[in-house]
Amino acid sequence: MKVKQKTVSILSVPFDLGAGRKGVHLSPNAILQAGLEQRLADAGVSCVLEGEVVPPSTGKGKQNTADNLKNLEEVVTVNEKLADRVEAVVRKGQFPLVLGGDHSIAIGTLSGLTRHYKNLGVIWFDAHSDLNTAETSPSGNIHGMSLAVGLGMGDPRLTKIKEGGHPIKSKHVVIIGARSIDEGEKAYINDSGVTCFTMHDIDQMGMEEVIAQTLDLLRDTTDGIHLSFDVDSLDPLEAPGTGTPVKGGVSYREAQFALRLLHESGLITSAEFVEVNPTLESDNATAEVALEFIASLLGEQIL
Ligand SMILES: NC(=[NH2+])NCCC[C@H](N)C(=O)O
Ligand SMILES: [Mn+2]
Ligand SMILES: [Mn+2]
Repeated sequence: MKVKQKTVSILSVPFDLGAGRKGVHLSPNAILQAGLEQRLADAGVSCVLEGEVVPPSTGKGKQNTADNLKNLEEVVTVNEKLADRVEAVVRKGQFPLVLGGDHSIAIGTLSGLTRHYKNLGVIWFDAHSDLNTAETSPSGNIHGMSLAVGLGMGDPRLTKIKEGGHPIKSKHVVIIGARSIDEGEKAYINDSGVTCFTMHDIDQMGMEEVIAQTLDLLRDTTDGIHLSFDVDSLDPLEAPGTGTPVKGGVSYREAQFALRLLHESGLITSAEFVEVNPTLESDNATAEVALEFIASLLGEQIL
């Protein structure tokens, strides 16, 4: 089935202060330089480069750890800007494709989206669940808290970015690929209604069934579905350039399959690809993998 596609608006967010390791800010350029525009053009996808959401430079490396929220001010500033940019793209009727950056930027993406969508569905590919708050976080790194903020939990300085947007309901959130979940996150998942397909579930059910059940959950109850793709969902053997790798992840083929199925569903209305860190590898391999997946999600065909 060929669905008439919207124009894809690419927003770069070269931000790394939500993560514990430096370098993930180089990712948007690494993905663009790997040939993203040409690849999409070849696949018949029209896209526009929206440029960068420029992060504040102050505090770089300062790591203010007050309240177990490292670099809070910078995270708030970049996400406020990103939320406005994403909102503007959606209002133009275009498909926002956000290139992170560390995963804290999902706070801004989700905020912008929920100003438009009344019942946003979220598919969160990740080795982690990013459901910590300052109280439960073992690290104070805000990239481990972004899904919690999206669900309205956590420090008010973060959750206020979502004010004015429609709340995301926990039953509309599906995590796929998780294998490193902190104690506080486990407790939340177990009584919140968030769906979490762990690596064990993927082993048992197969990716096709995982995606089928995900779409069944979201198809009739949401008015838009955002894909938030953390490359650490992948097995580090195939995507080593990421700051918090966890072994035993989603294989390249499983992820390709998932993204093609998501494309075929015609239900995905926005996406972000985060946590590629080009400084942790010598050959840009992980940025290239991200590029492959973006192309598949947006409709590139083998034949
Ligand atoms: N987006 C990510 N890579 N998050 C990693 C989070 C790791 C850990 N759970 C923490 O909160 O510190
Ligand atoms: Mn993540
Ligand atoms: Mn992760």
